Amino acid sequence: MADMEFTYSDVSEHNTKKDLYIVIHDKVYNASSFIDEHPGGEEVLLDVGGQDSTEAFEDVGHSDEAREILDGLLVGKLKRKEGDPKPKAYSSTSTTTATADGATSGVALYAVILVGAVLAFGAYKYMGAQ
Ligand code: HEM
Repeated sequence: MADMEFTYSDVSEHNTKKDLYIVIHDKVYNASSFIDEHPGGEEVLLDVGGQDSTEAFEDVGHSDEAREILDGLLVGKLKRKEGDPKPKAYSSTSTTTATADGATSGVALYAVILVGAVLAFGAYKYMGAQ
């Protein structure tokens, strides 16, 4: 059953509480059996029913336990067709990019300070030799 492939329009037909498919990381999950137990409430799951909820799911920072539950709800994978909405950017990716940028400018700042120190030391030595 988990080998089944769904197109985006197949998934979008399952958007009611009793029949609720959601897409996370291009996999299709049937959340209807879990919706009443969801600690985050049924409203949020209904909101993303029949859609790609990767971003919403990752934004919450769900635990490993939540991911295990998710594995049990797997019904298949998403088959993307041309014109389908693109997978949404995962917040973790953008955070990583931001951190990388920060790290780069940090290193650049270090380099500037280091070069300055070397020059100052060189000038000091030069003056001492005179
Ligand atoms: C079928 C998919 C999902 C499963 C299996 C799931 C499972 C869980 C579990 C087990 C928790 C408890 C905390 C944890 O272990 O991380 C949780 C909390 C939560 N979930 Fe989900 N979740 C799903 C989808 C979503 C989506 C799509 C959203 C948002 C649109 C969402 C929003 C939340 C929120 C806000 C909490 C925090 C509740 C609180 O601590 O008060 N969940 N979820």
